[in-house]
Amino acid sequence: MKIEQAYTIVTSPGRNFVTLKVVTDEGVYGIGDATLNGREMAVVAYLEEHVIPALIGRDPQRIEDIWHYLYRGAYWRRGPVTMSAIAAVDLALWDIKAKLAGMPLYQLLGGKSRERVMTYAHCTGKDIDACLEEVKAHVALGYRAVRVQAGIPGIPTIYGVAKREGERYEPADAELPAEHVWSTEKYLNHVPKLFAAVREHFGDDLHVLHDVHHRLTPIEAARLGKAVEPYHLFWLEDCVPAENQEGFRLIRQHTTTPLAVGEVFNSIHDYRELLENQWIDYIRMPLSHGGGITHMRRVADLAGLYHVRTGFHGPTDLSPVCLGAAVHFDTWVPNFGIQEHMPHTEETDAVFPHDYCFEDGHFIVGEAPGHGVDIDEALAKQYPYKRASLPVNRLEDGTLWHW
Ligand SMILES: O=C(O)C(=O)C[C@H](O)[C@H](O)CO
Ligand SMILES: [Mg+2]
Repeated sequence: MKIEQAYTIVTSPGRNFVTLKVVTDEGVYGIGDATLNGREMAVVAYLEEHVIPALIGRDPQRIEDIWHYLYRGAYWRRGPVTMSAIAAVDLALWDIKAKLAGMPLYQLLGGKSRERVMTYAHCTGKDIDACLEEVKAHVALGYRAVRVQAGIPGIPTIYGVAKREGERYEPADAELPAEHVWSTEKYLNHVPKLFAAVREHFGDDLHVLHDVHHRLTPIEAARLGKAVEPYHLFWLEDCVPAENQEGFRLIRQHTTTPLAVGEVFNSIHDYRELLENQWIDYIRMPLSHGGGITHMRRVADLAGLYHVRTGFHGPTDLSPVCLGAAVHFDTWVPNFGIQEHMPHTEETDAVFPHDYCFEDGHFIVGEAPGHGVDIDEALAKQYPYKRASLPVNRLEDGTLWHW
């Protein structure tokens, strides 16, 4: 069997997605998610110029060899563009292999470790009361876990909260980066009140998560972690920019609040120090940015040595292809923690028909051979690409900060 054709499909049903389709000379095909929010066309160029020409003629069953050909063979290793391109190939090849085996992907990985996959919902609001309304609505839908993000008095635009009430939240909302303003002090003084309100209204059993989104220094993150201990969060996510893995040592020394990190990571090397020192509790790197299934299952195994569990990134800027493969991985992986769930639009789900389903706060994996997600190429053509950039953040004095 040989790879006869491979090509990218760029479509924008409400937001930009990039899909790689790999077709074999026996007609079986697989698809992978190559979406990198705000950098979509960089991954397309990398795939079309440097990856696809080298794939043609190769045996698609040699997943491991192709992975290393694209990783070690690139010379310029790692990075979000390279690893997203490798991930897209890897997801497509695992899709093909499972189809050839006539089994759903989770079976090929090792079978079910659980019947269904617990998710967490995004509950956001312009203020605490609005956020509590969203928590109430999502608890009624059966969610056991909610990520809460609310507006901060004195800060005009905040991560995770739509600009206008009732609108879907999409951060890549302008052709060139929108400029947001940030105040750590206003945030640190206000956000503990959000968790106090959630616990007061919804009790102790609901899992409560929060995304700091890279904006604190280690000592500020330590202050926040200590301040929220009475509310026993499920996790504080991305509390500091994580290039400095050593920064987590200081946070860990001060607080028992669990820490999640890694949606901007793209390799096992980004995690090694954090895991070996047990400075974190959940790994967030998604299949589509972290080199695919071949790489992520090694990361999950390393994490498992240190009692660390998975908590895959899963906003709407990862396509249903990545989410579908993630539900198979989540169903199999022994050290599963939780799966982020930000529902795609109906338009998106129509472009990407899939067999995973959602009920009572959980995903249920499908039984179709492969990862169970396809792409309607004719429909995809109706949604042309339009450049969209993630925002930048500035402190109140104008300093360019972390978004
Ligand atoms: O879903 C999350 O936890 C995020 O932090 C979402 C990110 O802002 C988003 O994926 C950036 O494209
Ligand atoms: Mg996040």
